[in-house]
Amino acid sequence: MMSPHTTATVSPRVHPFGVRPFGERLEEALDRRGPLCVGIDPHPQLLRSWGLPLDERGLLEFGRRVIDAAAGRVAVIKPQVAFFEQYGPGGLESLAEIISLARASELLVIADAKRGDIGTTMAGYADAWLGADAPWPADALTVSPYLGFGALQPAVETAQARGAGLFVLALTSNPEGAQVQLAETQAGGRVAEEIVRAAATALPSATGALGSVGLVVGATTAALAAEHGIDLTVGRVPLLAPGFGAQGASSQDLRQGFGPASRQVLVNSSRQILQVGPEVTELSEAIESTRRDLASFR
Ligand SMILES: O=c1ccn([C@@H]2O[C@H](COP(=O)(O)O)[C@@H](O)[C@H]2O)c(=O)[nH]1
Repeated sequence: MMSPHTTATVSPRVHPFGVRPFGERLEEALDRRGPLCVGIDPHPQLLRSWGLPLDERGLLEFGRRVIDAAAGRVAVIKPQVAFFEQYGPGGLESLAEIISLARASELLVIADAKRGDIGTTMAGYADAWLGADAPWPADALTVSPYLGFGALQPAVETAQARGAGLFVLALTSNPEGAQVQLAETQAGGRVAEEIVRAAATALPSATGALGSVGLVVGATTAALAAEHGIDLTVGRVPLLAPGFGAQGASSQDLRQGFGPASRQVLVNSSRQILQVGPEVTELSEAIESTRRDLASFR
């Protein structure tokens, strides 16, 4: 059997961002490695329980171990930017290093920063995470459409130019999200429905692969889409699903919640895997066991 660290079958990336659209690269990686995305969320209590210092060195070592365990096993990792930002410039330097280690291990990187603003400010955020000289060069960025979906256009343009992706908050995994996301629009639909439709046409694939502007739809909240008549299959956009594991959603919830959209889903798990650290062997086992749990999902 091939070692999980064997990467010979992975297509080489000819450009740091790939010249191919994010959606195509993601689909290929999901077909090869399955739908699990491992979150890099160095909560202070996890750093303590791993015996690591609560500083940039601790963050870097944390990320390094998760990458060692995830490389060759999953398609994507998702660092949670807040847990790096809280340590100031040193924390963000560690994040840059972790992104570079992940990319060298052929892991796609989604920076979970939930950025959202207007005009040139939005362009600045997009440049920071997806631009040609980005200090944190991720493959994709989570963004908030609550200043209006159209306000994300500068980020859509950067993503298109760079072969990168966006994940737009649509039905987030937290119960409070419904207050805004399921509010009725002037047209009589739901806010989330308009976001889903806008994402479908933002950067569709020319080849029938996944689009490059995806959505965040929680594993805990996916069922709300069907309940409110929101079709998640429209445009074949990738669906990033946090909420699996530590927030309570199971693989059965994923199957029931996403239904016909299941093949578009990338399932994030952070704490449920990270809590078994600090040993790379144990993290690897937790990743393998989660992959088995998700095997029948995709
Ligand atoms: O709707 C959302 C959007 C993002 N998240 C983020 O995903 C992870 C989930 O971590 P777990 O430990 O697996 O619960 C975390 O970084 C959140 O900020 C989300 O949970 N829900």
